[in-house]
Amino acid sequence: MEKQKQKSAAVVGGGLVGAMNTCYLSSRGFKVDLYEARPDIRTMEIVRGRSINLALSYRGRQALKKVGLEDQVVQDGIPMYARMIHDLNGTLRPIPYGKSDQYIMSVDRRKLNETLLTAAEERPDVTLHFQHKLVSCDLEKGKLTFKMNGGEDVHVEVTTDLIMGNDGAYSAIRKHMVKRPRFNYSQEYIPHGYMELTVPPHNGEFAMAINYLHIWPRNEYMMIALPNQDKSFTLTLFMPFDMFEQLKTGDDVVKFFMEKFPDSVPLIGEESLKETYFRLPPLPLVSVKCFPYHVSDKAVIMGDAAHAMVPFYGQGMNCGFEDCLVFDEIMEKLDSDLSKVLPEYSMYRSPDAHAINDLAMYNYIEMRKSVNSRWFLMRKKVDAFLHAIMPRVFIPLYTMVSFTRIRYHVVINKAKKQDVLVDNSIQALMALAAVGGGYFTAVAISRHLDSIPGWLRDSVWGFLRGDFAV
Ligand SMILES: Cc1cc2nc3c(=O)[nH]c(=O)nc-3n(C[C@H](O)[C@H](O)[C@H](O)COP(=O)(O)OP(=O)(O)OC[C@H]3O[C@@H](n4cnc5c(N)ncnc54)[C@H](O)[C@@H]3O)c2cc1C
Ligand SMILES: COc1ccc2c(c1)CN(c1nc(C(=O)N(C)c3cc(Cl)c(F)cc3C(=O)O)c(Cl)s1)C2
Repeated sequence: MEKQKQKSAAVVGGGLVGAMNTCYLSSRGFKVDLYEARPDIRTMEIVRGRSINLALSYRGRQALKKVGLEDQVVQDGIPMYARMIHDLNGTLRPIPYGKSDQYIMSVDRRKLNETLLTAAEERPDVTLHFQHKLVSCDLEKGKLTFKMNGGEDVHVEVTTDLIMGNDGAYSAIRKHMVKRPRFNYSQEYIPHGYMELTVPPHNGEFAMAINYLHIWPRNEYMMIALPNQDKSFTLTLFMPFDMFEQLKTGDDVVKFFMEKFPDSVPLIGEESLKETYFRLPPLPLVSVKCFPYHVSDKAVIMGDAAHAMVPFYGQGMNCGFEDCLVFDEIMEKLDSDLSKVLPEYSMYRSPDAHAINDLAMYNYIEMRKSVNSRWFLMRKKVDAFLHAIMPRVFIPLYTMVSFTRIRYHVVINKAKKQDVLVDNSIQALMALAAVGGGYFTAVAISRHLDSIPGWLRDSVWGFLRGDFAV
């Protein structure tokens, strides 16, 4: 049988998903050219104090595993076994993600991107082109035009069998898709922006508990912190833009933090807080949904280009990495026939991408509306209790999202059914307790309570007593 001519692929965007897809497409026998608008980040000097990290969970790890990179990425990361909730009064409350083998990883974004780019570059028939910015394309013909970003006014025209659009939330490839008939598109900027701050090491050591995702939930705004390999923490402050704008002087900022996040001020340092706060403006958060993700057998978009989402589930990168894995699984199933693979990918992946996008937005609204420390604590404890007493019937939503590959849209359907069960269970328990069945309820629960940790047992009693006046 004649040997099939080697297919070519042009990956547009050398971020996390583009570099990952380059590894996958090379493994499928493609000749791959990756085009990235920015210079090669591996040659750029490290910009101090801008260590940005991300939470890597199961879906992303499975995608890394299939291209042989999971172990390398995980060894560079820091495990987070629990959240650490910072109350306004400075009380710290840990809430485990699950059993000791259920943890998420804090990974350095730049190091992860570098690892993926180097892995891609080492693969056969892969060429990386930096400072190539896509400026126009003819998707039907597989034609791309890049402007060299080095300053000279030089354009490069490329023709390829497969255009892989991984150029992020403001994708140029998607912009060309949107012009086509029957292409559905929506985007939403939320009123909140985000700003990164740093907690440096104190006396050469981590200044907070290491293996935790630290959270300061304050309803209308919140802050989270993830640990870095260099023993610092990167804090991300989420707040409405008009609140950011109200803080006009260094003293305003320190006063605000002393009122709302008092324990963080000595950790960040007052001078550093003032300096960092005014160094860069808060950045916007956008949610993008579209369908389909492909054009005939010629072009497909993945990652933020296809489904940018607000970060309130820590799933954007994990979802983008899972896109690569799902696409490869469909390539395997349909023998790399792009005329079948691309439409199948759009049909199969869109309900899941839309589901996690909606879930992240829902969690943003929930956390902004009613999540302070007590609420956050109560909800996670009820989840843990119900999972403990009926592990196969009740799986917490965040567990299905971050610790399984249950399809995102199936997660939402299961969670809706479970919420009904949770509401009914709580009402039944309250009714039993209310009609004097407290004794029998107590006996029934105490039999189960032995199987759950002390802190949870106390809180269940507290919950049943109605302690949670949230
Ligand atoms: C505050 C915040 C916190 C987050 N936390 C998490 C988290 O904890 N866990 C998680 O999983 N996700 C998280 N995310 C989401 C995650 O950052 C994104 O989902 C992920 O970076 C998407 O990767 P990507 O490769 O699709 O896009 P990008 O990382 O944006 O990469 C796109 C690349 O394309 C290039 N490009 C753009 N336009 C062109 C062009 N015209 N020509 C050539 N190249 C181009 C860009 O230079 C860039 O390198 C967070 C996001 C934010 C904003
Ligand atoms: C680098 O910037 C960022 C920004 C936001 C996030 C991350 C990294 C990582 N994030 C994760 N979220 C979950 C989760 O499922 N939920 C419901 C949570 C949602 C919020 Cl907003 C939160 F603060 C805690 C939890 C929690 O449960 O710990 C994980 Cl599990 S990891 C959010």
